[in-house]
Amino acid sequence: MVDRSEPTDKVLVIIPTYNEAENIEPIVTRLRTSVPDAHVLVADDNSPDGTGDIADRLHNADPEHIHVMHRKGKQGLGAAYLAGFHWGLDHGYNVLVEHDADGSHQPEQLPAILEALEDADMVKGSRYVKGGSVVNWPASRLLISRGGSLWTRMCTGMNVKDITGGFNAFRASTLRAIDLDEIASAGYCFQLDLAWRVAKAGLKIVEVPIEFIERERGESKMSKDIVTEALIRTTLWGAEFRAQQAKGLAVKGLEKAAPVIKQAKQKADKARKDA
Ligand SMILES: Nc1nc2c(ncn2[C@@H]2O[C@H](COP(=O)(O)OP(=O)(O)O[C@H]3O[C@H](CO)[C@@H](O)[C@H](O)[C@@H]3O)[C@@H](O)[C@H]2O)c(=O)[nH]1
Repeated sequence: MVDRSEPTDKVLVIIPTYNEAENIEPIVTRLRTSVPDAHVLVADDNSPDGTGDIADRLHNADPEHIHVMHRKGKQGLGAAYLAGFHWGLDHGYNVLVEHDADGSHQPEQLPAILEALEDADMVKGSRYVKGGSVVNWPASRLLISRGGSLWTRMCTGMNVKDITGGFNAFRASTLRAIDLDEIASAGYCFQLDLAWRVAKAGLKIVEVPIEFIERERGESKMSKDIVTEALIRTTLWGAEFRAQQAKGLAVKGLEKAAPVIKQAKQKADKARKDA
């Protein structure tokens, strides 16, 4: 179980990057201003546009707060976050945050997310709760995102409005309570996978409203493969969830029937003896 009395003073913000040369410096600067005590880890997949070199320069200017992980090549957002989580857990951080590089997530909203984590095991920055919003997304993208959240909610029974969202904070103990090494989701499905595992472990997820602003520079890495992966995995989780539900109902039914069966057996034994 997660111990919520554990301190939450060592915060690591992980930023996965692939071709974010125009975005990485402004976002790291804003993060450092918004939460000055937090450390930042840039997990770069050997971006051809030189994002990794810019991150190195930021690290050299502030080696205490800014760290860089250079990975071999593009292996997906999920793999970058997993490597970042392991690094953070190994280095003694007690809060780990997921944050996009492209300016969609507002670092100024991180303090509210961290505050909510005081009474939660995972906090999701949410576009789809009261007070949350999406700015400048085309209707088609909004439909995929909202539809994906709705579909996942229907499949898994999870009570989370913005399941696909990528601005999330976890206690270190939450990440230790779920088996990170079992996660195979590579694309944005990683976000659904994490929330699904945290919910399955019976841990508390709280949503905090955020404003999500479509990037102004660079390109989204959204693709058909990402959507397909999410559809396949959520459908499989749905089957697992239904099987668990059916098992739970069967166990409840048996528990209810047990005294009746016992009584009937006792009556039958008595009748046999009397006869
Ligand atoms: N290291 C690494 N980083 C990656 C990779 N693919 C994407 N990223 C990084 O992951 C972040 C998000 O990627 P985008 O491509 O900008 O995502 P988006 O379209 O704005 O995604 C939105 O939807 C996703 C799915 O719902 C969300 O997960 C995400 O937070 C955001 O809300 C960016 O910092 C991007 O550089 C990869 O293969 N490797």
